[in-house]
This record gives sequence, C-alpha cells and structure tokens, in this order.
Amino acid sequence: MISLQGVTKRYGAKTAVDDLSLELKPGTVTGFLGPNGAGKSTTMRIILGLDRPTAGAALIGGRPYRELERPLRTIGALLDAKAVHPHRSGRDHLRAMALSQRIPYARVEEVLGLTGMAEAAGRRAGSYSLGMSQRLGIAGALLGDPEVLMLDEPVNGLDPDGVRWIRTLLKSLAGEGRTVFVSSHLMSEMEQTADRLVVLGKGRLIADEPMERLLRGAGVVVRGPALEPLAEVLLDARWTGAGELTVTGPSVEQVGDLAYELGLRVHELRAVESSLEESYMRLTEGDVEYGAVAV
Ligand SMILES: Nc1ncnc2c1ncn2[C@@H]1O[C@H](COP(=O)(O)OP(=O)(O)OP(=O)(O)O)[C@@H](O)[C@H]1O
Repeated sequence: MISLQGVTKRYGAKTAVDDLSLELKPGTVTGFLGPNGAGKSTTMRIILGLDRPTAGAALIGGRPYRELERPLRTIGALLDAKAVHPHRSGRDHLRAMALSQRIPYARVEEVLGLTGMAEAAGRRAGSYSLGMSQRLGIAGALLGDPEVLMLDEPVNGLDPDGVRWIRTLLKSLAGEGRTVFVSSHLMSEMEQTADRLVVLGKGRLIADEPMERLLRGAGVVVRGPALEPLAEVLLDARWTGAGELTVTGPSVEQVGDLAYELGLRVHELRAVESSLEESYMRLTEGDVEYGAVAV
C-alpha cells in the first residue's frame, strides 16, 4: 500500500535518505527503526508530501500524497503530537480536521472514545500532557478511517497502560487489513508489536525483514561429550560451557547433520534467539551517527 521507489533526500551536502526502496504491505505492522538522524522522520515527511524527494517517488495506493482526493481517508498520520493549536480544545481540533475532509462530527466523538480522550476533549489542547497529546494525535490519524496509518514514535510519553493500549490498537488495525507503519526507539515494544522491521542507517536501508528472522540468528548451541572435531571444522564455533559449543552462521539442521557425519554423540542441539535489541545493535554497528564515543 505504501511504496517507496529509490527515494533520496539531500539537504545541501547532507544525504538524509539515500536511494530507499520499500513496499509496506496491508495487514502488517511494520516497525521503523534506526539510530538518531538515520532519516526516519524525513522518510515519513516525504510519504506525507511535506518534503519533496530529491529523487525517486513515494506512493500511497499507487499515487503520491498530493494527488489523493481526501488524504485523511487514505492515510492517517501522527508525526508531531504537539503540533496542535494550543488554545483550541481537543474536540475542536478534530472537528476542524473533519470539516476539511467532509467527515461527519459523529466520527470525532467515535475516535475520542476509541482513544480514551472523551472526557478531556473540552479542554485546551495546550494544557494536555504529552501522553494526552499523543492520544489526540492518534485520534486525528484514525479520523478518516484510513487504510494506512503512519505513526512517528506514538508511545513517546505514554504510561505503561497507554503503551499496552497502543500495542493492541496497532495490532487490531493491522488485523483489519490496514497498513501500519510505526517508528519507535523502544526495542522491546517493537519486538512485541511489529510483524516486520525496516531498519535505516545513515539514510540507507540496512534491513527489511520479518521479525522472527531478525530474532533468529544469534547462534546454535550444541552439547555433547566429545565435540572437538566439530569445533575444528566450524570456523565460528566457540566453547561456551563444559562440552558446549555455540556456533554462529549455520542452521540447527546443518550443525546436526555435520555432527552426524562426523559420528559425534549430541546431547543437546538448539537455536538461540537474540533479543531485538541485540540484533539491532549488530545491524546498526557502524551506522550510528551520534553515538557515544568510548574513552
Ligand atoms: N530540514 C533539514 N535541513 C537540513 N538537514 C536536515 C533537515 N531535516 C533533517 N535533516 C538531517 O537529515 C538527517 C536525518 O534526519 P531525520 O530527522 O529524518 O532522522 P531520524 O531518523 O528521524 O532521527 P531521530 O531518531 O533523531 O528522530 C539528519 O542528519 C538531520 O540533521
């Protein structure tokens, strides 16, 4: 539903997004990760037509944002929760949005209910906490009942209940067949919410994979009474306990078959999952622009 084709964005000498091609599919929560300054917000702004790419194209349902007739009905977005007129009430903010797209006011009340904002809707948006502003922003994104939802750091400022609420909401929206694209810095949150992950580093795509594949790959543990021949033939094997080797690279099947061919007795053979945080650190090594310098 969202398709990026060779999108590049330069600001002077700085390349914020570098030849990025992506397909975001309906029915899926796609997480968007990357170190600070990797180009995530720029990518989202380009999708929404707020920034013009230097090269390439971003299409929503085959059309650029600017060509959508009633964009809120096609794509709902939350980029900056605080970008709301501070003197307007939450309800009036949503009503103004609804009016611009010929969405009935009854839908405003519906999304206020959905986001737990019905009670606070009469108050000035400027008096909202960050968490309440995030909820109002999500209400705005849902207003047009769009097929595509794009949220930049939606759990920012939410308490644990709010975080759980967002997780359930995003999954159920994808379950209804919508395309959900969400950025976050909270790895554990992404691990629980996203089906697929797109990782950017210095504007370039460094991974676009199903979550389970990213969580795999930390290695294979094999335990047995005399595994020395296995350690000799496998380059990336290291001893991690008494009679226990951890191997990176080959699959469980390959390690098992090799042990069999070498005539070795195996008492345990299992794949070790890494956390998303570990996989992410491995992937983005060398792509962190503003990381701490070890001294
Ligand atoms: N309007 C602009 N003018 C000049 N440079 C910009 C502009 N907008 C973004 N950049 C630069 O482009 C790069 C990508 O920025 P972007 O905000 O997209 O990253 P990000 O991945 O969203 O980062 P964060 O996680 O910190 O929000 C950064 O180096 C940033 O300084």
